[in-house]
Amino acid sequence: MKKVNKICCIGAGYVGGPTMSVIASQCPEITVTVVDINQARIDQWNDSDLDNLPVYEPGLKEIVAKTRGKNLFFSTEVDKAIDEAEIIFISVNTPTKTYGKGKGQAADLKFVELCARNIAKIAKTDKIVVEKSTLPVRTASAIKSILENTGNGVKFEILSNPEFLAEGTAVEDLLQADRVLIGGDETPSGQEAKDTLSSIYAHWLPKERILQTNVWSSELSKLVANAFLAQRVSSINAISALCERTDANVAEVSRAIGTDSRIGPKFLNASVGFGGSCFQKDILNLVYISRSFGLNEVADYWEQVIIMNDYQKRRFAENIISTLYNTVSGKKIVFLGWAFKKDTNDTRESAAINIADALLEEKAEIVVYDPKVSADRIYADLDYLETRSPEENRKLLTVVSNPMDAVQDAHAIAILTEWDEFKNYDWDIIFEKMLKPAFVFDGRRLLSKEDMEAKGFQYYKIGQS
Ligand SMILES: NC(=O)c1ccc[n+]([C@@H]2O[C@H](COP(=O)([O-])OP(=O)(O)OC[C@H]3O[C@@H](n4cnc5c(N)ncnc54)[C@H](O)[C@@H]3O)[C@@H](O)[C@H]2O)c1
Ligand SMILES: O=c1ccn([C@@H]2O[C@H](COP(=O)(O)OP(=O)(O)O[C@H]3O[C@H](CO)[C@@H](O)[C@H](O)[C@H]3O)[C@@H](O)[C@H]2O)c(=O)[nH]1
Repeated sequence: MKKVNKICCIGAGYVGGPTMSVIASQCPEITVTVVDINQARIDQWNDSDLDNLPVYEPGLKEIVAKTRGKNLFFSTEVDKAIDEAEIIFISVNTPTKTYGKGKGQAADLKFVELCARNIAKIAKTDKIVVEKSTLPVRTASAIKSILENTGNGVKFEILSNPEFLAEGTAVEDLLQADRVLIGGDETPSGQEAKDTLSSIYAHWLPKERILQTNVWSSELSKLVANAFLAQRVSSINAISALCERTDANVAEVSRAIGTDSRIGPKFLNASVGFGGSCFQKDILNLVYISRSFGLNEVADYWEQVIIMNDYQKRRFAENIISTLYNTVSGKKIVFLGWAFKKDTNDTRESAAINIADALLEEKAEIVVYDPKVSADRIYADLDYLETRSPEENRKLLTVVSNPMDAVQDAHAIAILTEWDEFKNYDWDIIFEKMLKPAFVFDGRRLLSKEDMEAKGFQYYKIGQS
């Protein structure tokens, strides 16, 4: 096992930033440098006002405050950081391909490959290269081939160390990880590299939570973990539709099945549909890989998780339209929440985007309030769909910073993110301000049906008739 003095992480995003901040805080003897080609993002990480960090995560700014400038650095000097580090984490984005072979399903590995080529060019001493990004199984061999063909005599060990943190709880997930997974070659030098990386996590995690596997198992396990989690959400969402047609209540069904210790209670909250940058992308990737091996039944099985999620989002939007007397044209609908879950400013694949798009197609007037998401982000999300012109998006949808102003004369409210503050609003005042009948469509099951109906609302809660 080698002694580690310097670590570099390429990619200062939702994973690179929090992960390296936690490593720096737990390993004061190691210098951690996080690099990115995006100057604006690095400037935000270095901003003296910690409320301007590019990633919002509970507990993150406190950790950055303690470590930044001591053993944690954010920089755009990618080559220098690669040169100096003994361990290099690759934590760049791996989005779904939007072009060419595998378009719409396969992972786009161009950013990862660029990193590998850059490391090959710069490195003058032996390095451990760690795949932190989520990558399709067998990517390590591609990285290895790029690195080993440089001819400069440098020895590289490639490890897969996928990240399991969830946004909104990233710091806690990193500090109390259920497990850390490290995959590497089953050779003496591969074992040494795995032990070296394990020794970093062992600063704060018990040894039994640090799992070592071969590199392919590690890469595949990341995709499979997300597929299983998303499958649970789609499963309970499928049942939520059934509950709405019967007198069953999806929360009672979740509790009833979740108390079976073989099933367990987590990830059984019915919702407007899962979002986030990972679930859909990683399942599509699994589907693509399965199909590329001719395993069509396997591919179809996992694809159904996404089909069900799309159905859930569509169902929610269609219910708003049909409940509002089959027309939302010119009607003011307030969105509470735009982020894909609470406690994050991330909106990637958020259900709110598709639901807004469907309602805008029907000429609704949408007013959005989210405590952490900027107007620029919301418009960028909508413009990206290219359903209508950016001008029209700005004409039909407005973003406000005070939810109480938004609800004045509103026809309906749709709750799309489970922010805690929504529970504490004075819903009596909201009722007074709205047009009657005052409709609330709760896509997060945040409020009590009895209370809301007692206040006079026409209240629809996902998974409850
Ligand atoms: N977001 C999550 O919660 C999460 C959790 C686990 C795993 N992952 C995986 O981790 C990876 C990163 O995800 P993220 O959410 O942090 O992405 P992100 O888009 O927030 O950050 C990626 C960063 O990499 C930078 N980058 C791209 N190419 C670069 C290059 N050649 N050199 C330097 N910087 C470069 C980008 O500028 C960007 O800032 C993905 O593979 C994702 O699937 C994400
Ligand atoms: O019972 C549930 C649980 C989650 N969700 C939704 O599912 C999505 C994903 O939630 P969550 O998994 O908590 O957040 P992510 O940050 O997307 O984290 C997932 O994706 C990461 C990226 O790969 C992994 O590292 C994490 O382990 C994995 O939980 C969100 O829209 C949630 O609202 C539900 O609707 N019901």
